[in-house]
Amino acid sequence: MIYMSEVSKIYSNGLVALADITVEIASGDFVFIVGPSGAGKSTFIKLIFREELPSSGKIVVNGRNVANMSPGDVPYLRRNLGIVFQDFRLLPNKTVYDNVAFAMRVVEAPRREIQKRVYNVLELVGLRHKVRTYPAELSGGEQQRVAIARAIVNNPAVVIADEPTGNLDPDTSWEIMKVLDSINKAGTTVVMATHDKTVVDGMRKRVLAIEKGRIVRDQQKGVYGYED
Ligand SMILES: Nc1ncnc2c1ncn2[C@@H]1O[C@H](COP(=O)(O)OP(=O)(O)OP(=O)(O)O)[C@@H](O)[C@H]1O
Repeated sequence: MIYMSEVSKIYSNGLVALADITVEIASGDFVFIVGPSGAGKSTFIKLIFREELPSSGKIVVNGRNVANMSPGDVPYLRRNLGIVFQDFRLLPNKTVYDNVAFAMRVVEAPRREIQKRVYNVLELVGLRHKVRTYPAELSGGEQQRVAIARAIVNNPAVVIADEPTGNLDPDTSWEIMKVLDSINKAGTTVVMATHDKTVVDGMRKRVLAIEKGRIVRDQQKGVYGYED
């Protein structure tokens, strides 16, 4: 599903963000990426959706080598990835329905299919009743659930999330984790970078710990392992 072999990322200022990463994430896995601030977690996530290119090494996502993919192929890669960010990134001038439908319109799905699927995913995240609402009228947790609905509307094989609970209180974070867990139980691979000790310790999923750009721990049913 996701395979990295001897991957390094050196930013243009010479900073080594990741060094010699080799890891495999299987289809259906749920993986937390943890580690101190600046360890390389976001860089790891960005390499998967080709927001950043590796300086060396091979990255295979859904059977395709991301490192040498032509720019024209990037949209195809991203169609099979659902991406969720800490700050939700919803379109403020569009309703909940349109925010989610937008991701299907760009892949030119038929209108009727869009309607059916948008209602389905909004049902899944418990927000079907909010279809006509605008993002500013929603709580943070609700906005993040819309962002998750948008991420999964095209039925991606993998959902990657960078600190999705970072702006949310503990109860709301749990709501988000329940949604991600149910998506994972339905077969989607989930890769989530997080600082949220309570979430990681409560979920007991695979944990990859990154420190100074290297994987220092790969633990099944793992724990957060840091004190913050
Ligand atoms: N575009 C960039 N140019 C130069 N250096 C960068 C860039 N992006 C990140 N870095 C550096 O690379 C290192 C890893 O950053 P990254 O954002 O991956 O860490 P992180 O583990 O996600 O941190 P945090 O938990 O604070 O979000 C850091 O030292 C950071 O300053």
